[in-house]
Amino acid sequence: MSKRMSATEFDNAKPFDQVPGLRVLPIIGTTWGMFPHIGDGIPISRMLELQKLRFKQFGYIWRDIVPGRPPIVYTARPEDVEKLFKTEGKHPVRPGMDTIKAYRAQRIKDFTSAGILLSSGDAWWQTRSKTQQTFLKPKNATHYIPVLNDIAEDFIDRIRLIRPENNEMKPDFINDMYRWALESVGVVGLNTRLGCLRPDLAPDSEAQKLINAANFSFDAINDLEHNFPFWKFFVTPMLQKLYDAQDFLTDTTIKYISQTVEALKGSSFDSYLSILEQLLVRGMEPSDVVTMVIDMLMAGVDTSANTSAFLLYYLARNPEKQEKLRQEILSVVGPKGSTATASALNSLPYLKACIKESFRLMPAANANARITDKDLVLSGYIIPKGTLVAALHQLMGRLDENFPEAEKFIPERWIKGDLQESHHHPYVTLPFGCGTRMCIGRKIAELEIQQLTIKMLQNFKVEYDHEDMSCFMRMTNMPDKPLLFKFIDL
Ligand code: HEM
Repeated sequence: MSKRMSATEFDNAKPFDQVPGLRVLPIIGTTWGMFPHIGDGIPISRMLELQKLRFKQFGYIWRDIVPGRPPIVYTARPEDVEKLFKTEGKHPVRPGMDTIKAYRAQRIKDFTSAGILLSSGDAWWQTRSKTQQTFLKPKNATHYIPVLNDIAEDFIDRIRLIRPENNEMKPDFINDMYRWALESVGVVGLNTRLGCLRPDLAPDSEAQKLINAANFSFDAINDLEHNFPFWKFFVTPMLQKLYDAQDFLTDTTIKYISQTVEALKGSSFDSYLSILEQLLVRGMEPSDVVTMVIDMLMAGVDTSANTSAFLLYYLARNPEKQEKLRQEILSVVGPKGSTATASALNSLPYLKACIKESFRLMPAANANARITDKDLVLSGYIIPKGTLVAALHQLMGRLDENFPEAEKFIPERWIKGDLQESHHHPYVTLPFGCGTRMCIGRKIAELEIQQLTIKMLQNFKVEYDHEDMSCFMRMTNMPDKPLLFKFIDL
């Protein structure tokens, strides 16, 4: 954009205080909007519902003012999102997870940096630049295909073991999805099979305690960061429990990384090195690798588990799409017991389309967010530097103007040349984020989800005969109903 054009753009733009939004009250700003009686009473966990309502009230752009925090601007206009990401600087800032920053700051001997997920500026780039090649190199991801296949097989065995006689899973099945996701990300980050899917997992086993620690952390971060931040003034009981859970994750991670460091001492490095080994031998301090691995556990469990749960839900609710996908899998990969190779995974366009379509409706991240490092004009308003801008992908993904019959699950939208192929704006759905801060684990995540879906459809007809499912936020979008899937043997 030329200087003259952008000057004209700013000259013609309306000031920030004219961005539509709720009335700003002293002390509570616009937070009253979520209160019962005086506001709409929709809690922040029901983010999509809240955004749909504000979209009706204010249109494509609106703002919130929360005292003590940067102003927040929400946009549902793809052109704004494109500008946000195309103009971002070298070190994009993503908000959130202040509780974990506080935890790491008080355990300073083990955390020499805040880590890739939480840090900003040069500190973030120091880690990102040393790790992204390792994570995103196709060969490094495909190395995990066989083990992720084994993990998916183990999950199928576990389902058969715990499945009640009527084939319908118990209401806590989501926890089994977390076990699968932790086992999968653990094999990459900790270089070990943790055993989360073992049938005889004792309550005091390391794997069970890890599952509990990860799960409790997500609940606690969500609770502490979405309510009044008493924890910033003193260590509340919830914060202390979060610190205890993080201590367990940290100590366990240190244990496995120390084992890998020891094993590497006798290695001649002539065989293939895993991602963890590559990080250790290519210039990262073991303490920084520990932080990186904990970030993988924090970023790679809820996301993969919930994404896969939503995908299974949509396939269960759309039996003809499920059958079409099964036929693709059976013809390319083969019947149950057959393993998908890297080349088979590249020949499954309908599987990829189903994953994209599920992401459109239920992305793990309801929005991608940045704290801006320069003044911008969005939807004709001047948005000052330092504003938190949230790009509302889930809302945009559900607007008919972006996707005809947007509430319907139509994977064909993502198939080139199909009559229903979608011609939407490229910034409407970005399930793994955008730009240099984009998800570093996306290749691993895609493999995990592909392997699990292949195994599920090779083995079972999946049904769901209950109320429609929607989502609520616990850091990421979660199913708001129990996963009462029926897994019927084929
Ligand atoms: C379905 C699964 C997943 C989804 C949908 C997902 C999505 C995301 C999104 C939206 C972001 C923010 C990107 C941005 O701000 O532009 C992100 C960041 C990140 N993700 Fe994922 N993720 C998934 C799985 C994973 C896995 C399995 C790992 C680890 C192996 C992982 C590691 C990370 C890390 C470390 C970051 C921070 C990157 C940075 O700030 O430089 N994610 N992810």
